[in-house]
Amino acid sequence: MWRGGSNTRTCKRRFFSSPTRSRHHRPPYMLHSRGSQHLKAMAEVDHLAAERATARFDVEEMKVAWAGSRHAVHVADRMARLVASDPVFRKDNRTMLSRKELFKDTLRKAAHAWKRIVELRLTEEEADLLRQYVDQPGYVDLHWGMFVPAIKGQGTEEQQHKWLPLAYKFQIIGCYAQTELGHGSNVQGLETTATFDPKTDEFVIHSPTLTSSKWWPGGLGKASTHAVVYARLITEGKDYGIHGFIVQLRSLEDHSPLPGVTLGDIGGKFGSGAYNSMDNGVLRFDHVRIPRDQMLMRLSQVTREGKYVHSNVPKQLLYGTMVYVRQSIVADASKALSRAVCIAVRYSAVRKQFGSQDGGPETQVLNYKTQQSRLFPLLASAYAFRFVGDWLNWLYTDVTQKLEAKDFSTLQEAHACTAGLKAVTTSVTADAIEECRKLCGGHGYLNSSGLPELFAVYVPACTYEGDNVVLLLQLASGKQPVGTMAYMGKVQYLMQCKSAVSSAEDWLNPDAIQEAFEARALRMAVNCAQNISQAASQEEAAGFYERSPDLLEAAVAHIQLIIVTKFIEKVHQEIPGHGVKEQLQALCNVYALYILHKHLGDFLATGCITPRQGALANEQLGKLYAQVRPNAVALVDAFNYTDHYLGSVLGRYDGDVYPALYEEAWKDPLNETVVPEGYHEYLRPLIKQQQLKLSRL
Ligand SMILES: CCCCC/C=C\C/C=C\C/C=C\CC/C=C/C(=O)SCCNC(=O)CCNC(=O)[C@H](O)C(C)(C)COP(=O)(O)OP(=O)(O)OC[C@H]1O[C@@H](n2cnc3c(N)ncnc32)[C@H](O)[C@@H]1OP(=O)(O)O
Ligand SMILES: Cc1cc2nc3c(=O)[nH]c(=O)nc-3n(C[C@H](O)[C@H](O)[C@H](O)COP(=O)(O)OP(=O)(O)OC[C@H]3O[C@@H](n4cnc5c(N)ncnc54)[C@H](O)[C@@H]3O)c2cc1C
Repeated sequence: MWRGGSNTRTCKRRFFSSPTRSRHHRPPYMLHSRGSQHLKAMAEVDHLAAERATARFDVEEMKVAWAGSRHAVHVADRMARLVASDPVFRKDNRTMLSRKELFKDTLRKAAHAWKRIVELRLTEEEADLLRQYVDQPGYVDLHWGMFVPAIKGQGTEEQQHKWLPLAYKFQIIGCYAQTELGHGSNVQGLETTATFDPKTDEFVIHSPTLTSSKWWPGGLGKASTHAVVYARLITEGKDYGIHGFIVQLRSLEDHSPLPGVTLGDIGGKFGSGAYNSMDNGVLRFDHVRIPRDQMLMRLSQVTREGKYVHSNVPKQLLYGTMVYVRQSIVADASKALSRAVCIAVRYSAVRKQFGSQDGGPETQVLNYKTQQSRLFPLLASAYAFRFVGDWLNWLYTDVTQKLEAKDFSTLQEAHACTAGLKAVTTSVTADAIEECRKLCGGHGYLNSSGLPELFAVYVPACTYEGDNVVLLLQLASGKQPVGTMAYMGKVQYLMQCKSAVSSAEDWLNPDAIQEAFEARALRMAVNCAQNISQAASQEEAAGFYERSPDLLEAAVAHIQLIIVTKFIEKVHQEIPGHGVKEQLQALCNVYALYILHKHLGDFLATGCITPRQGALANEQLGKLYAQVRPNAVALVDAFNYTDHYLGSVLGRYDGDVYPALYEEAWKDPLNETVVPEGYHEYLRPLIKQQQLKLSRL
């Protein structure tokens, strides 16, 4: 242990001190012909081959289980390779670009992606995947992800007929302008007004205060020509609350803002590269007039005379676009998490530290039990989020079909599940990416590891589309025990049941896990309800406010139950391929027992399990980690990510990490000159001054 975190004994050469390198210098060993041959030979070696050989399952079939179908694997593979092989989609230099260069690069990539989509006549599925693999946040995310869905969900057929073809062909570019400087979470508190003027048959859109400035919408700052703007509808002197309006912002000729419109970018954001490719914007209106038919009128209308008419549908359908995006964010959580885990698992198999004091091989860090206990639950979570994301997508489609048939009974369930799962999966994923960075030691902190940028791009997911705490508190308002709440109907049994687990192996029984998670979630909810009524002798809202920290924990317990349940259901299905089902079973158990171990306090405090049963769960968890270990690299290979998409020298498929790290360092702009800029201004005078002082002594 005396050697500390890095093995310095083997690192004698000072590669970075060569005084002779010019602007386009190469690393010393690459200047030498034998060196470059050596590098080439190394590149052909699969450093992870031994790891891949120990896998006890069919990786190709696991790819199918992960992607959802053979067709999905095939299409994803084609699109990923298409992007990876196109130099325009290069992204290894992204963190070194200035904000302006990065933004221009985003515009270029988006235009090129569109060109390829049209040239190759890609289907919607293929185009979505191509954009995903381009992997650079930009205005197109909001155009396709929110502007188009808002018109589809809230526009009448006539409005859809008018606006969607323009959006589909990029004749207009749209964003989603809801949040304001003063209000984001509290949608009902938005201040922008849309006042109907019956004289001209127009709405007048206005920003009455500084805090009513639209603030944050992606794509608004520099790219969008149009926006769906959320504003208070005022007609006949009455305020009817928040409604959506299509508003043109910029000229379609020269992109200049239209009269009365002030707009721009809100400034640099967290991290280098990362979300700075996106032009999140500010927007103010000074009595801007739009025709009446640009109010999105599917849910409610204003007549020519100015009468407000509300269709016979729940007003919450106005929030439909957010529900749609939240469900897609859950699917994206598994993508971001699996990328981070893929990097950390592969690198942990390559990286060696300690274990030999006599020159023999050191230990792969993946063999350390602590590394496994930090990493394998994240691997299991990636699979868990993938499957719950698929289920949520099914639920969303089902609810949408019901809504079209005027059945609104499942709307609340869709809202609760999308809000809760969005909150839990994004919070876990953001923390997990940071944990993966730490799992990669010092090298994880380099931009070339891909992890800092992945974290910086991902972490706002905890805030956008609803702050996670605010969303979790929404769950607490769920009233009826339907759908995923159905277990609450078993209240009498679950309030008094005792876990039958008496050995570590008993925790492999899915019924034991399911019951423990149901009992914990239900008892926490019941405790909250009791505490709320005690805290609020007069008013429920006061008790809700008082006990909201407990409500958050109860909401998390409910969502974790959903994730565990959907994973168990997945594993119960027919899953083809040698050993695939067994691996998924093991990961499902890792996920559930890890959550149980991490939240042991909840399970004990609610009396769902005993301390001994908690210890047995942890014992079983250790055995499961040993089972996962030989399969770990193959389990991340099953994500089927190209090196381009991973964007990490540590996560390379071939595991040839060190030459890649070394080469990457030389690409930094600081290494463009041997003597740095500023030397003559600041370093030399300093050194000379000190030398002078010393010579005087
Ligand atoms: C590296 C490449 C990466 C590429 C990108 C990858 C992936 C990401 C993909 C897309 C994302 C891309 C970019 C991000 C873009 C971000 C966009 C945004 O952030 S848009 C703005 C989003 N804003 C919010 O989410 C605001 C949050 N607030 C709310 O949602 C609601 O106001 C709130 C807090 C839920 C409700 O507030 P409250 O005042 O209590 O409610 P109301 O009075 O309005 O309504 C109460 C009743 O309505 C029910 N309700 C609430 N919401 C919904 C809903 N969505 N659906 C159905 N029902 C809803 C609520 O339960 C109450 O019902 P009861 O009265 O109790 O029955
Ligand atoms: C990268 C990014 C992209 C975005 N893109 C868009 C976009 O395209 N279009 C758009 O319209 N908006 C967009 N947004 C805005 C985003 O939707 C809001 O920031 C988000 O909804 C959170 O609202 P807020 O900023 O008002 O946070 P606040 O509500 O002010 O939250 C501040 C704190 O207060 C807490 N809090 C707030 N209310 C409660 C409560 N009732 N109980 C307990 N705690 C509470 C929160 O938990 C948080 O800790 C984007 C934001 C980001 C960061």
